This record gives sequence, structure tokens and C-alpha cells, in this order.
Amino acid sequence: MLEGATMTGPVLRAVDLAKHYPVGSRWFGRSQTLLRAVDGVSFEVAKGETLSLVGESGCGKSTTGRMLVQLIDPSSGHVEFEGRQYGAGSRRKALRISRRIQFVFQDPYASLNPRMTAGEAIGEPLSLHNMVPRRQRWTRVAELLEMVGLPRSFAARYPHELSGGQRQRVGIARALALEPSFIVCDEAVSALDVSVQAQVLNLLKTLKMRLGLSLLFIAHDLAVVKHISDRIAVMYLGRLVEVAEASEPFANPRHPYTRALLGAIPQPVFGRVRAATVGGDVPSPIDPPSGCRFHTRCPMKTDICARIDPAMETIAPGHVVGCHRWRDVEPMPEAGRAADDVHSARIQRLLGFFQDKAGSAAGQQELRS
Ligand SMILES: Nc1ncnc2c1ncn2[C@@H]1O[C@H](COP(=O)(O)OP(=O)(O)OP(=O)(O)O)[C@@H](O)[C@H]1O
Repeated sequence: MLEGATMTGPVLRAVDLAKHYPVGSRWFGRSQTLLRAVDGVSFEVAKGETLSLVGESGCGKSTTGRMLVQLIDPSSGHVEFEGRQYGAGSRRKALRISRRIQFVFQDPYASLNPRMTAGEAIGEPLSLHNMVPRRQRWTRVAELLEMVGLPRSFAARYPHELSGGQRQRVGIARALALEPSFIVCDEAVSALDVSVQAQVLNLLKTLKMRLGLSLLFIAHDLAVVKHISDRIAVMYLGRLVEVAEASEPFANPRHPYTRALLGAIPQPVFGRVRAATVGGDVPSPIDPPSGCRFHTRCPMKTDICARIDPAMETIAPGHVVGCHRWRDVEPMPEAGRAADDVHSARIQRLLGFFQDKAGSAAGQQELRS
């Protein structure tokens, strides 16, 4: 059963995806120790949908995203995308699939070659995949720059001559060059100031609607994903624990981990955002706890939680939870959501502000500066 199955038919399905890394040395005939970065994750994304994948650092979000775009091979399970299937060992065979599904990295400064201009960075995938005839390449680069709200003249700039938000726009233009139908955005706005975050989120929203894209948006900040997601999938220690419509986890979180994440939602500090934390340490993915993986940190655990791994249960249309105690988790009290409201309302306000600006030529000029 796929977690949180969609109504309109999926463009992408991840089926029981797992990535186990061998760690340490194999000696005295002992079997290799495995780090279970992702340990059996299934979900669907519909055409034109934004699914956000959230969870603390190290829970396997990036690894999941990288398997979708074939940057890494799964250890088991497979991905179905636009009617094709790929899994362990099929990475090299699927150049055509990889063109249609692209990745936007967290740190555009690290992902852009410092010796390439923005124009060369955007033009590179066009020539690698022979997308447009050589003579028309610069016209296409200029179109892509304008599509992400940058002037054509920026084609001549090097990454160090761009701001963080402008670099991220170049990263998005580079991903769009191959005319994908699906983009995985891995913490694409985490490194940016809150106001620049809102601009880039706005851009992604606009592009999604204009180009009919589907997005997997990876983030640790629930307040950010709230405004751009159709559904949210919460991940813990290599597994999904809750999948629901975007409004649902905020009003009615049923997994104690989602609840803890909401309680720990980051607060803006001088325009930047502090990382979210949940009490206690995340156990090692080399030796995950038996039963429910969250039980070692769960305030609601009972005996069964340590013994039996809970199955993912559909508790309402589109709302799936893997927890023995979900019935006992009350909706968040208003007071508990105060931190979310402050930060989230700020992003919401900024999104509205930038939408207004984008509507006028003068506003667009201001946003580019
Ligand atoms: N190449 C690798 N070899 C061994 N372990 C790895 C490798 N890549 C990731 N891991 C481990 O897999 C686990 C999941 O990592 P991943 O980067 O997917 O988490 P994440 O949720 O994206 O975290 P973050 O938000 O910090 O990026 C972590 O424990 C990480 O240390």
C-alpha cells in the first residue's frame, strides 16, 4: 500500500525504497554492518502536485530524493516515473528518465562551478543532452534566465557575483533547461534569509503552475513547506511516519513525532531561522530501535511501542499514520502553535508581498536587484 495515495493518478511512485550503506570493516566472518539511511519508503506524487518531505537532519530525506533522480542507486525497491521503472542497478540505463526529473541543491554556491558563468552553467545541460541546436543555445539560456526572474545580462556573471537568492535562481534555471516534469528541491531555500526564501518559494509556485511541474520539496522547516505543499510526508529514521494534506498536520497531527516537530518549529532570529530540534537524540540508523523507531523519544510510548513496528494506517481520506497511539494524540492546542504562527505568518506575508511586486515591471526590477 502506498502511503497517502493520490486521487488523480501518480506521475511518480516510490515503492518500498531502501538505501543501506555498508559501514565499518568485515572481519572474522562477521556480516557487514549496515547503515539504514532509508528503510522502506513508499509514496506517490500526482501531476502538478507538491509533496514535501520533512524531518530532522539525518532521517533520510536527501537520500530518498537522490534515489528518485538516480543520483544514487537504491539497495532495494524501485521508482516508477512516467510509466518507466528503475531500481537497483538501473541508474546508468536511464538517461531519458533523468532528463525529465531534475534536482535543485540546497547550496547553489557549492553546486555551481565557480569557473563557469551563469550562462555557461545553464547552457551545459542543453549541450550535454543536445536539447537545442548550438546556434540557438544562448537564446534559450536567455529565456531560462528570464523565466526565473533574472535579466539576460546575468548570463555573463560568475557565481561569486550573484547573491544567494540569485544563485538559487540560476540553479533552478539549470534544472529547467532539460524541460523536466518533476523537480526534487533539496532544502532549496534553507540557506537563504526569510525574505529571500519567500521570493524563491514564490518563484517555484509560479513555475509549477506555469509549467505543470510536480515537486518533491525536501525541508526540515514545517513553516516553510506549509505554504507551498499540497501534501506533507513526515520522515523519521529512514521511514515515513505520517502523510497528510498540507493543512492536516498543522491542525490535526496524529503522530507524536509530527507533534514534536510542530512544537519545535523554528523561530526567526534576526531574519534567519534557527534549526528545529526535538528533545533527545536521534538513534543511530546503524542500530535503529526495535518496534516503533520513535519510541525511545516518544512521550506517549507504552510496552507495545518497543515490541511491535506499527503499520501505516489510513485514518482519514489522504491521512496515513504509523503509530500505535495515534488515537490518543489530541489536536495541537492554539498556544502550542504560537511559534508556528509567528514564523509561518511572516512567510505568508512575504509571499503576498512578492506576488504583488512580481505583478509590476518596477516591482520585478526591484526583486532582481
Ligand atoms: N554515502 C553515505 N555513506 C554512509 N552513510 C551515509 C551516506 N549518505 C548519507 N548517509 C547517512 O544516511 C543517513 C541519512 O542521510 P540523509 O542525508 O539522507 O539525511 P537528511 O534527512 O537529508 O539529513 P539533512 O537534513 O542533514 O541533509 C544519515 O545518517 C547519513 O549520515
